[in-house]
Amino acid sequence: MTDIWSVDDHLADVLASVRPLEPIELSLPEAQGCVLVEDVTVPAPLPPFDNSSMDGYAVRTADVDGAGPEYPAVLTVVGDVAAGSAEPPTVAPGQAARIMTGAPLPPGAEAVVPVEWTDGGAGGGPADAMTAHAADPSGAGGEVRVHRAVRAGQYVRRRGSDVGAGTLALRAGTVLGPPQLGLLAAIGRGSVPVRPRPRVVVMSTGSELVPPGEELGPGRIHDSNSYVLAAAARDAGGQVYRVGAVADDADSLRAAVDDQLVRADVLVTSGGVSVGAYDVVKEALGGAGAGPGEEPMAWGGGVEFRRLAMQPGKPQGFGLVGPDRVPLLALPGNPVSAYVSFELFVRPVIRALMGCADVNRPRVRAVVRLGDAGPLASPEGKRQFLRGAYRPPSVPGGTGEVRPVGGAGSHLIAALAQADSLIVVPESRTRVDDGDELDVVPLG
Ligand SMILES: Nc1nc2c(c(=O)[nH]1)N[C@H]1C(S)=C(S)[C@@H](COP(=O)(O)OP(=O)(O)OC[C@H]3O[C@@H](n4cnc5c(N)ncnc54)[C@H](O)[C@@H]3O)O[C@H]1N2
Ligand code: MOO
Repeated sequence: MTDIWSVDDHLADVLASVRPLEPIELSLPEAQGCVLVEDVTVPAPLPPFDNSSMDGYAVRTADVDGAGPEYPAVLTVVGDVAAGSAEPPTVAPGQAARIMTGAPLPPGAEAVVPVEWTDGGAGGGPADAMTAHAADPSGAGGEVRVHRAVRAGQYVRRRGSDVGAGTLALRAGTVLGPPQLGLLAAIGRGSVPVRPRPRVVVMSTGSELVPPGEELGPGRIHDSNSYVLAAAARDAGGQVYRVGAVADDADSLRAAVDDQLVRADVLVTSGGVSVGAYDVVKEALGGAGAGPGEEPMAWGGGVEFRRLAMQPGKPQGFGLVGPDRVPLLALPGNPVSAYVSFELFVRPVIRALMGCADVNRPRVRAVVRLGDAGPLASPEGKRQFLRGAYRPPSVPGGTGEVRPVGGAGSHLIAALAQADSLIVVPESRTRVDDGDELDVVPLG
């Protein structure tokens, strides 16, 4: 295959064979980050009953009308209403009940006076706080002096004032973040139908690779790609299984892929996709490595290896493997190439499996700042992805700025760790000058 694919055509081709995963019912903690597949309506009003927004005294407003520091209203305290109280005492004329934040407003009461507007029952000046229940387990009694009047409904959170019964709480398609999970819990939903997190198997290849934490021998390097890709996949919403480095041997690689298929919704490999004599991903998965009498594509459609008009990330493999036709993306081994390829192709696949409406990261326009460096060269006919440090606009609606970090080399791991964005240099550009405006992809 000598055709050169554009970035957009390759992405479109990959996404064309990815379908969202079947929905399942998941408990709220498990559903975090997942996409809801059904509208959820509120079954009962929230709050479910009128309750106090302050620690204080539940009163009848007529009893505290005209009250002031000089002439406090003196009320008989009939008891405590704690949060969770099932049978609060009735407040009759001339009476008050000591009430806690979130406790139901007792029958007869119309408003709450914060404890700071009273003597707290101690007979002195304004109280700072209530006497702790532990210090006086019998609860409140005696009298309270109220120094200020309250309107009906003051410091009362009305039943249904947050959301009424029958209201749409969350629309199908919502990604369940912390506040959405909080709402579901508040309305009593313990589980929801969502598309599950895709199971992403990440595998690096290369006989030179040694796990971090182990001593390097001559010619060996530490495996960093499987850590970057696993972290990026988790960040994208996947449930990740990181497989350590597999040696440059076609049989070992096929066996490793075969082993992993059972727990994969998508499989990602790094390395071995170029034109070298030891580039075994291509050999093992492309069908070229099948022995005599073997089906070259015994795992399904096989993996097709392509060259893309991009830098970094030129060599890419993609196919559907195994009886379940699991999408497999074979990324180039150079660390920057692997990460950029993940961002451009694997992340959208994970988001598509999750059922997200928009699978691509948002882009912004930014002015390139080169400082003292001269113009940058960009390869003709290739979309280049430079690593950048992005500064958002200082005024709303303005244009941000971006500074390239490190050079174009796809082995520059240290510079990548300083970057927070990708600068997109279009295929038509062969140079970038200071002050040029380009697309930037923030990697948040
Ligand atoms: N004659 C040509 N050589 C190369 C071409 C080409 O067109 N003609 N393309 C180059 C480009 S572009 C890329 S990108 C790489 C892709 O190579 P592979 O995908 O086959 O990757 P490897 O050869 O296995 O490794 C490349 C490089 O990256 C290091 N590496 C690999 N895996 C890891 C890992 N898990 N952690 C850290 N570093 C890793 C590896 O040691 C190599 O240095 O091919 C070019 N060559
Ligand atoms: O295209 Mo390669 O992916 O430069 O490093």
